[in-house]
Amino acid sequence: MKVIKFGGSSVANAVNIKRCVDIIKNINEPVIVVVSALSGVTDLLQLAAVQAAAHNEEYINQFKEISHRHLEVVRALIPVNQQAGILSSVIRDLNELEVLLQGCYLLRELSPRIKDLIMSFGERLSSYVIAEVMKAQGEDCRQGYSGAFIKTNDKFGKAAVNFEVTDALIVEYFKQNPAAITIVPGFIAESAANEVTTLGRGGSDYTAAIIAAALDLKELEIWTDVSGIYTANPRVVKQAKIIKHINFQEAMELSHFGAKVLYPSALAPILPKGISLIVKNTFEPDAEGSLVSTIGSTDPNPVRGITNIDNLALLTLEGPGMVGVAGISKRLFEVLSLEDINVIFITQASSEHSICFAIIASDADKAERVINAAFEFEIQNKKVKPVRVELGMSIIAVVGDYIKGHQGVSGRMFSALGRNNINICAIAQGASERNISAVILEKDVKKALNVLHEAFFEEVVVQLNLFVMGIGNVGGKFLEQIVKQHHYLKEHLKVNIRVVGIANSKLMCFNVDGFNLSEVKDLSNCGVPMTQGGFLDKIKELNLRNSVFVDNTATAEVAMTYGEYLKKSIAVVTCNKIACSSTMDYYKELKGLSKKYNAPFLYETNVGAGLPIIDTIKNLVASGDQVKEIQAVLSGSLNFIFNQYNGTKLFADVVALAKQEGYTEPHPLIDLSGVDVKRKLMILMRESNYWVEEEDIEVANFLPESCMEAKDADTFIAALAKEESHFKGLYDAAKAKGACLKVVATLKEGKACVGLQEIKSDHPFYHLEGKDNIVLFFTDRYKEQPLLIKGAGAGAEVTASGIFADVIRIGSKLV
Ligand SMILES: NC(=O)C1=CN([C@@H]2O[C@H](COP(=O)(O)OP(=O)(O)OC[C@H]3O[C@@H](n4cnc5c(N)ncnc54)[C@H](OP(=O)(O)O)[C@@H]3O)[C@@H](O)[C@H]2O)C=CC1
Ligand SMILES: N[C@@H](CC=O)C(=O)O
Repeated sequence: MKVIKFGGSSVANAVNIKRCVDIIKNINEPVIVVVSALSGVTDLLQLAAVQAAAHNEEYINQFKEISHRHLEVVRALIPVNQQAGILSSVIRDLNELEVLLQGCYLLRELSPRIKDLIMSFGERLSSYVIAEVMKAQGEDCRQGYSGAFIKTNDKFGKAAVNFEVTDALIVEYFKQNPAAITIVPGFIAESAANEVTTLGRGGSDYTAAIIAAALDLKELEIWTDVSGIYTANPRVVKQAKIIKHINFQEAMELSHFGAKVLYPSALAPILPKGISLIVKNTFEPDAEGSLVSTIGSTDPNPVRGITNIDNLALLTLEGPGMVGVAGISKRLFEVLSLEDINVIFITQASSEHSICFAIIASDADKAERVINAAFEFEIQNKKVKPVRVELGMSIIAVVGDYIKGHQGVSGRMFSALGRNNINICAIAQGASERNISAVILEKDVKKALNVLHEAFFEEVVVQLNLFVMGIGNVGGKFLEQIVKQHHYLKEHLKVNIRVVGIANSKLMCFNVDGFNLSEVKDLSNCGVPMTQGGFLDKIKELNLRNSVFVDNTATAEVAMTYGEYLKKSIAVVTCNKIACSSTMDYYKELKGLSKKYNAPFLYETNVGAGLPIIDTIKNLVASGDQVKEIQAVLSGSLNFIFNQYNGTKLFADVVALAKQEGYTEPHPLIDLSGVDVKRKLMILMRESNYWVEEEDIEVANFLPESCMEAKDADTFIAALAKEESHFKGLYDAAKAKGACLKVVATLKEGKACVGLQEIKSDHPFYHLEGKDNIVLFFTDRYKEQPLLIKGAGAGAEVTASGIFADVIRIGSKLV
């Protein structure tokens, strides 16, 4: 013998009922099938009853809808020649329902007793119709009536079962009425006086559990519209997976905390009997489903699932008059209980100064009123403050039997939430330690569930959500490298990079599922007009975990927005040097925000493109070393230009070539005026703990005055062409001394300067080729022989790889 139950969605219409019929026909043993009402019918009945009692004729529309739904199923599933009798039975029941509703309408009244009777029609009709469909297909099927064997008290609306009587009646009923298939309405029972009662929310699960327990069966199957109990709500967490095996306590916690697959009370009858529960999907009958048993899973992960309850209010009662005073909580919770307000979550500070609890938001006004009335005396005497009500709250909870005795679960939970800027308003962990719950803002729930799911179930692959601003020379290469390395990173570093936002100076595009980067070269297909505020607002609105803002522009406008990202715990990676070389205050502020909001701020490419220069200083400084002196060639483009220029072609043409190769700034004046090198030297000094502003660095300009005002790259190059003799003169003078030209950045004895120097052949910089950079650090530890870093210091490819390395650094820290 087997008991199975189909929920409302499984029997929603003719197509779905046919699936159920096929499932039932495949069972090779006697089966009791408990059915819910057709999906939505219980709500329609409730609405019709309430409208009728309010003398609102609208109830007739609900009635018509209910009638139509059932008659339609009969017409679709019963052969025409057998329909007449069945239709007239259904119509007889519907007439009875109509009379009841008319009665409510005329009397303007709806007693709990009549309401139960009205509500029972959903399951009464569905069980009748399904039984007739089975019979019409030649099955040995009968319709059972649960009111005949489930006996309750007369608390209409949520009646309590009399198990002593019920258990015996069930055994007797099925002995006396054997059939291969018995279709039983869920949710309905009867009082001792044989009046219809109902079993409350989840009543059909409960009916099935009561029958399975009374018959001492081994297992109970619940068929629904999902393939089992998920590790988190799959509509919110795309990576959620089916929990194959879970124990009852865990399932109870998960279902109490919002996993809508099961109702906790439904599990109660089968629990003491050790009956297993299998959750199956009507729409994917071959899927394994979830097994809920007393033993539970042997999975070493202490967390079994993550769940949430929304639409809550958090109330806080606090004040000095609560400390050490017995009876405050009794008075508080008594007044709530008298008003039938369910308290979902409680936490009290050990100082006893405050009690904080969560209730359904719709009860908040009532709760506020009654609590303030109950503590009126204390409030007037300033011993207690009026209760504080915060709306828009949710509870998230991690659940698992082995959380108890497993160190680090709450640490992992709260650090994952904190890292993603999710504010925790209250925390509770029951003594059972099976559940750690936190109250958060409802707007953060989606992010929180995903973050926690990643932390507990997808540790192996961390997802980074990138928002990339600037897709020019460097930004374009960066996107190409992501495409190329995506698979490798996922496989080997367990980091999944998704680009969710892309912008240039004119347009911005977003795709919450991540762009197919090979298709987004041209933003005009997907973009909306770009504004800095709009870009930031969209990122905030998406509120995705592990968000990273990547700046590949060269503008101050973008550099000045970093603080807003960091404040939202969004990491910032930038190759734009303007932020770190602006005022010392801004530089410090960004560092402070990064620390405060736990949001990485990385800019390795600000000096030496892809060379590990900034990271090296950070390590020197962190290990207690001190940078005393710096000698460096920090401009890739200038090194390239002075290496290439030999007086045979125009200096302006060589600069144009450097630009074309992607070595210069978008406006090469920034390189040739020494500004770029000054910025880099400032950044090196700041990283070495020097307090330095722009005016502290002396720049010896080698450009003629006529080139300094050029507004863009083209006019600048044209201006250079007119000054060829100036550059030829510089070159010839150096050559005459057996020297070459290099723009050198120096820090010595606290004095910093940048300038064009004639470098002799015995100097380590003399042979610096192509677009290379070189940095010599003289430190306390590297006194005579400096620490030397050398290599390509400009170019889109190497710069993009440096940005990529910063992004990976963020991902690797999260893995
Ligand atoms: N080249 C190199 O070797 C190195 C470069 N860098 C840095 O890389 C950065 C980028 O250089 P590069 O790629 O050559 O520059 P590009 O001019 O080629 O690209 C700049 C990108 O930024 C976009 N952009 C400009 N202004 C804005 C704005 N206000 N808002 C949004 N997007 C904007 C541009 O859009 P649009 O096309 O619409 O104008 C373009 O997509 C610079 O800061 C540079 O210092 C750092 C190290 C080495
Ligand atoms: N324009 C820069 C590029 C790197 O920062 C340079 O020439 O070094």
